Amino acid sequence: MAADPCIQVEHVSKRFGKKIVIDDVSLNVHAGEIFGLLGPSGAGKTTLVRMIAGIDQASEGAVRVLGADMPELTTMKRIGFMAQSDALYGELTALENMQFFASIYGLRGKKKKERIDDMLELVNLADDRKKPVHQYSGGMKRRLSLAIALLHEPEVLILDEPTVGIDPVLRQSIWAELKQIQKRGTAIVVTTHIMDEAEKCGRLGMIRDGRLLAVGRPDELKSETKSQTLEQAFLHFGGVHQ
Ligand SMILES: Nc1ncnc2c1ncn2[C@@H]1O[C@H](COP(=O)(O)OP(=O)(O)OP(=O)(O)O)[C@@H](O)[C@H]1O
Repeated sequence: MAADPCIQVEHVSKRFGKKIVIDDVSLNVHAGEIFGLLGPSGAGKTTLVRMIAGIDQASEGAVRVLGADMPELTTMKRIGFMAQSDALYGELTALENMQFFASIYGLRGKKKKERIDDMLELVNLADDRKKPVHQYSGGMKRRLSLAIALLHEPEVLILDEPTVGIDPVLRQSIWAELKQIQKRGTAIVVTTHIMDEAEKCGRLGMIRDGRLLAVGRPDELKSETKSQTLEQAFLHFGGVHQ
């Protein structure tokens, strides 16, 4: 029998006032899977991943992560979350930011130093680690946020548009690392509106106006709609027939 999914979203809706932002969404993500949430701006991707990360609560339905009903504090520590807006301390250097978050995650001593060094290397910030973060560019802040989300080797990794403002070369190396992390059995959710990135995901959820239009492997979604590209498939599922 297959193991339980790491992430279970069951009939989840989210309302802000009278506005329904997520409308009856259900999906599962398994260990060792990269699940992409693809959709235009305002589709509800951030709202959905914030509920999975336990930062927001669903108005209806259930979100379960690693067997726990979210939000749940102990489970949140097993999740790496990279938000769209960077939660960094501008006055501190990159290294000090890393040290701060590493301590919160419970990393100590040699392990802490090793993880910080490795992650700074991964995101190509080792040479800038002593610069205060307020002097960083937008792309550098994104890279630092990613390094922080990966610090404690979380079992579930949630990345909200991780490669915005990151150049194509580094984007490739970040995707290569995500594939490595996936191989270790981590469940990864990544939001994007970049079709090229969506192609790299094992499965995709296409989301628009808070509704999940379709879920499947990129090749399945294309063949099901007789589309050459994911963009065409998306339009098809969204009811636009060319
Ligand atoms: N706290 C809030 N209060 C009211 N409305 C909100 C709140 N957060 C999000 N929304 C609304 O929910 C909708 C979905 O927003 P969300 O940020 O989840 O979309 P998104 O797909 O992540 O978009 P983007 O790619 O631009 O980040 C938008 O219409 C947004 O205005």
